[in-house]
Amino acid sequence: MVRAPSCGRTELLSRPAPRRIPRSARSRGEQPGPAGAGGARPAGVRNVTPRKRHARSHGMLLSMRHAYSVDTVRAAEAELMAELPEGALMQRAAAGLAAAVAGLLPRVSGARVVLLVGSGDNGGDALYAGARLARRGAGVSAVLLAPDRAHQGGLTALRAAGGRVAEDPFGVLAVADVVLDGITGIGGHGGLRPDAVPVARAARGSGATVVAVDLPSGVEADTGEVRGEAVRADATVTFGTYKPGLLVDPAHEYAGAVRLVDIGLGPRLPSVPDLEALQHADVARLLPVPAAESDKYRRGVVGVVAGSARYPGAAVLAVAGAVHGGAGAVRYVGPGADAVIARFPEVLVHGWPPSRAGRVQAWVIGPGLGDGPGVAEVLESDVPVLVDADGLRGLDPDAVRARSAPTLLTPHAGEAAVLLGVDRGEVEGARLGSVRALAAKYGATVLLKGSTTLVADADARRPVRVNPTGTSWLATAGSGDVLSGLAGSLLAAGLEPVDAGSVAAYLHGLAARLASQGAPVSAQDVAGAIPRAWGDTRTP
Ligand SMILES: NC(=O)C1=CN([C@@H]2O[C@H](COP(=O)(O)OP(=O)(O)OC[C@H]3O[C@@H](n4cnc5c(N)ncnc54)[C@H](O)[C@@H]3O)[C@@H](O)[C@H]2O)[C@@H](O)CC1
Ligand SMILES: Nc1ncnc2c1ncn2[C@@H]1O[C@H](COP(=O)(O)OP(=O)(O)O)[C@@H](O)[C@H]1O
Ligand SMILES: [K+]
Repeated sequence: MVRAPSCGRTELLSRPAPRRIPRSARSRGEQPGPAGAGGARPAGVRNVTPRKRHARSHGMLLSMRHAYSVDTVRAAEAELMAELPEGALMQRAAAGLAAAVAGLLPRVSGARVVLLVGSGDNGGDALYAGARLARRGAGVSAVLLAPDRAHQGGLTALRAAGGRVAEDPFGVLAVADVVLDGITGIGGHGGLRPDAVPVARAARGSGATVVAVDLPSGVEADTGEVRGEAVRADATVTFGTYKPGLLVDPAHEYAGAVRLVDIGLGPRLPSVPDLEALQHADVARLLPVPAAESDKYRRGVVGVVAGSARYPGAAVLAVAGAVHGGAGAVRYVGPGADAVIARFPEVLVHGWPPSRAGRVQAWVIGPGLGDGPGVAEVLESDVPVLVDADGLRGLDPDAVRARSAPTLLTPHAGEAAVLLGVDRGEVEGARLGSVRALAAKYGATVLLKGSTTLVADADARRPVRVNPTGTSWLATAGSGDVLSGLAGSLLAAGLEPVDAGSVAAYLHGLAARLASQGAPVSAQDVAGAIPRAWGDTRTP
């Protein structure tokens, strides 16, 4: 899979790019309507129209996207800087930043640009970019949060280009077209400091397009946590590589559309990233395709143990995901057999217990199971097992660790919190740490569902996968059941748990987008759109 990030390409993940819009054309606080790639403010949902345009606009036709931790980035930067003239790297960053900002403006000349400048090199980037914009005729003002420690070279360059230091920060922010947030980058920790909060709020409230330099100031680069106030950006221009916080909520939500600027770091970065996001091409490579001599058994059989008298629908939805997931056949065991057969006559239904249902290549257990039995028995099998929902209740780490075949756990934040013995908020605030902790505790692959779905391999040395296709329209009852059936089917077809989980999450999110077209969707709609999502990834 390709490692080097592409040069200067807009990498959207799930956010629309900020719209090019002159401030004068906007009323204060107005949310720009759909245009081009989308509205200026971060939005969880966008219209999905023709297939290829959708894929391209999400950068999905490219290959795997990688993120590296701050320590790794700093080591790579140090190596590179040692071979370059002093300041060359910052100039590359500033040039990319200025070009990206210019691309957002209808005209650079006459545009009102405000720089929020902190005490580190992040502020230096903003100042040098400001100097470049000033040379092209923009009116550039710098708001210095720590005047004594502002980057001296950057400040000199800005002044030489005709830019100035703002005497009335709130005055210049009120009329700005674009604000560059250069308060903190990878050196920032712990949310914005109190003196930075009023200007960050004024920038957000001003109606200007807010462009974060490298990262939205106040977010944790390595984890995606937001431990206090942070800048809410419309776009982030990041340098050299993605940082985990740009891809993981809640920080991801603060970043807006993310653009990667190549500063030559690619060859200095290790081959194994901290985080990776599948793209269309990766998913297409991983999807199981029947060979000419395949039969239904060779393609894999998935067994689904789901549903209860109280939740019969969960059985139908898990099976709906499974029949579209690439296995050659689906066996169902549980009290929902009649409902399953009525909806899916192709499914093989069996009486209790699961061990008498015939051979399967993977089990899915848990959706809508209530207090129903089966988890312990299924865990004793020698094939991969996916445990979801009610199956996760009281799940014994030793029983999972003792298994001879892989296990994939698919909790949402609430279930993960119970398994870890922490509050749900803690999991939602620190998703990356939580998914890694669960994988370590159970010695299993863990797919943590939610606003950013993450998949951590049982082997902690492997990168965590972050799903780029998610949409908040998926927050609908039963969509998780569809996901578990889909992932189980991919397991049965022979994918490794981390691939089965991340490919399932990718198709599931894409199916929701295709089905939704910006309107609410049901879990059944999502299941019905899986074949279209599958086909979408395989079409060049
Ligand atoms: N190292 C390099 O070669 C390059 C660095 N670049 C830029 O340099 C940045 C990193 O620069 P630095 O290491 O100087 O660090 P930053 O500029 O990101 O931040 C560190 C400064 O911010 C202050 N600070 C920390 N937390 C804060 C908070 N919560 N609120 C307010 N202030 C806070 C610290 O006291 C320190 O002075 C990158 O993010 C990138 O923008 C780029 O120019 C590319 C090249
Ligand atoms: N805010 C959100 N943004 C994106 N995806 C979400 C969001 N909330 C939930 N989802 C997704 O929706 C699905 C819901 O699954 P789950 O919580 O198990 O619900 P259910 O039990 O009703 O099926 C998961 O795939 C999850 O990742
Ligand atoms: K910043």
